Amino acid sequence: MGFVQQISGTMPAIAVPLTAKTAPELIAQAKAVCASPAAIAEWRVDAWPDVPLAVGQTVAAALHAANKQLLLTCRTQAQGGAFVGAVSDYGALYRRLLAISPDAVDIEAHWPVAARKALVALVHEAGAAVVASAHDFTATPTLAAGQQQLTAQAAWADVVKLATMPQTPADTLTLLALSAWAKKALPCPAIVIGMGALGQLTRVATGAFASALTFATLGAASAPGQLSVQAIVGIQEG
Ligand SMILES: O=C1C[C@@](O)(C(=O)O)C[C@@H](O)[C@@H]1O
Repeated sequence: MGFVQQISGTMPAIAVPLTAKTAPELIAQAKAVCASPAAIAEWRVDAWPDVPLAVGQTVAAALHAANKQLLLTCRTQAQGGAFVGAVSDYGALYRRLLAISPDAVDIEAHWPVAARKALVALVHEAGAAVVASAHDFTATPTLAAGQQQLTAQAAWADVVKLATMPQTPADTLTLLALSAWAKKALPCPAIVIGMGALGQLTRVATGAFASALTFATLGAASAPGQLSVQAIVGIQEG
């Protein structure tokens, strides 16, 4: 099953972040995903950008042998991650790691169009899906602005993602409304996430308000407000 199909079910697919900075820890995190009900591992390569390729290959092989999907994400500092560098460095990291055959690659939407297009082409040539992502730690757009933003991202990606840090309950309701709109209006799956305690409703929402994917932990979290895989499964299974 391809990545897009994997996250197109009625329930949000569960993705667990891999955040380790050493080979034994990283491989242990991957194995924990293999033994869990999560369908996807999101490898946050910004945590360890000079990871040896052989380690990446071991991680990918373990996940694929267990029928889990691998989403590769290099999150920049401005978007809540650890990566500092030019778009050429960001692209070089992905170019190197495409050799491990990820199922999907996260590309931040803010990059200049030409650089972004080149990266999208590279990811598609490697047979992986593109997740267009955007994060805002201070503000949540209005519903109309969020719709515009996701529509623009959907024009160049296979999956769209918006994560914001709600400052008020109304912000969380806007994200839920955006998620419900995206399900009906967009041609591709949409991941819509509220970070922090106020956003947790978006991580557990099912049915009409469900995000295509929800990030949950087996230990280390990669963003504020993430719940455990066990908690999400409990809610999804009722
Ligand atoms: O984009 C996201 C969403 C996220 O920030 C969250 O809030 O769960 C976690 C990140 O690892 C991931 O890349």
